[in-house]
Amino acid sequence: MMKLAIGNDHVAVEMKNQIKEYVESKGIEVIDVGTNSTERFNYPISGYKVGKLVASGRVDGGILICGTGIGISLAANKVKGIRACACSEPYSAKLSKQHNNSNIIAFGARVIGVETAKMIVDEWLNASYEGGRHQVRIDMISEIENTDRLSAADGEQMEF
Ligand SMILES: O=C[C@H](O)[C@H](O)[C@H](O)COP(=O)(O)O
Repeated sequence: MMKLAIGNDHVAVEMKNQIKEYVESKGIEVIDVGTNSTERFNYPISGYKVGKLVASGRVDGGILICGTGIGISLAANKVKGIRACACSEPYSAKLSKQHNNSNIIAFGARVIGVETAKMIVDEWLNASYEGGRHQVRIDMISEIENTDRLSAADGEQMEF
């Protein structure tokens, strides 16, 4: 059974519950680490928790929702191995998986409605990473993450 983690801040409680129910209706298990209170909640907490669950392999992917999807994805992207993509429409969500091998999808409860959010989740869940030429670029992103350096095509280290 597929397992996803979901997280949110105070802005996105209602959308989180709607998306959680939608995903569960597809037979996917959802671990909810977000807040259920509309009291101000600092989104890095949810970004970090979902990021760690995904990066450690305890879940197969993650969904993050804040006001814009931006802050919460920025936080998740600080966890090693995370590629969290904030998307406001389904095309980018699909390509984020096919080309960028996104392991977390994020969106904003102040930006899109729940039906668009469901379409984003569907496209992201149904897409597959294509590998091939894209793996070279993912490897480059990982090199920056792991070494704070990036090798040029000729093997030289870039100096910046
Ligand atoms: O990227 C950040 C998110 O959009 C937050 O949901 C937002 O900054 C929260 O704003 P406020 O504290 O004014 O509700």
